[in-house]
Amino acid sequence: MSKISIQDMELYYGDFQAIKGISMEIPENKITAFIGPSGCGKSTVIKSLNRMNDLVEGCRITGNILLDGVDIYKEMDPIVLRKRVGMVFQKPNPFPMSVYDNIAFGPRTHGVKNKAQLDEIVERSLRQAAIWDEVKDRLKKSALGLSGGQQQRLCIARAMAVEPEVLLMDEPTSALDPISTNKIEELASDLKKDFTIVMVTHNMQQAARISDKTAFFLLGDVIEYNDTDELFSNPQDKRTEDYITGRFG
Ligand SMILES: Nc1ncnc2c1ncn2[C@@H]1O[C@H](COP(=O)(O)OP(=O)(O)OP(=O)(O)O)[C@@H](O)[C@H]1O
Repeated sequence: MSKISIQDMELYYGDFQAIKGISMEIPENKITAFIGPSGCGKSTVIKSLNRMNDLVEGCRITGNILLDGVDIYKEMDPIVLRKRVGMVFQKPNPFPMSVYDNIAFGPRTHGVKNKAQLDEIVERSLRQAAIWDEVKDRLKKSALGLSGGQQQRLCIARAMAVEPEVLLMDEPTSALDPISTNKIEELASDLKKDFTIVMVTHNMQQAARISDKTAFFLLGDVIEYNDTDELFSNPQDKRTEDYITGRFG
């Protein structure tokens, strides 16, 4: 069964229809990439998967989005949903507090108070995000002192600390240098054994390198959604072909 099922989803910002009736099955323990030119709706859809759009005034969604078969808009509390579906943003956004407190923040919010238990969660999450060795001697120092690439891995660790099932990444490497980008890509490939990952990327090579499935968005529609190898080697739609060969975008 799919981890996430998007069924005939339309989304409006006021009168403007940003998403025009898309359907997509997102498989478990795989990386699914959203590609397409600027403004075509990739971020809008990824944000809908943990109801971040609830915060946008005038935003209205029709259709269904299911997580493990349960409708996330009609049958699930958003707090529960966001624990199960974590998110990492384009710009690393650590909280202005220590490395330790950044990671412990989510678990504390969900009621974990025991110090030993928090210590364990902090270490596990930082190890999972492949940043433990770099920060283990500075856990009590401000997270703002880390490099951009380290901050992004910290944010991934923070997302994982509440043990989500799905990790949403909205252009997670667009603000990073190539070496940090490479680390995040390796990390994502490694994490998919434990998590379902959905990633928006402007970088087609990145989608081709690390994703299992790719959806090509254009003007609020999904034009083509297929296994990544197939989509890049044998696009079925002329518009996909034009985009991946760099003819527009
Ligand atoms: N809060 C909002 N209110 C009104 N319109 C919005 C809002 N957010 C996005 N839009 C519009 O919805 C459309 C889709 O935007 P979205 O950010 O999802 O695209 P995108 O493919 O992620 O683009 P980019 O790659 O530039 O981030 C755009 O036309 C955008 O202007």
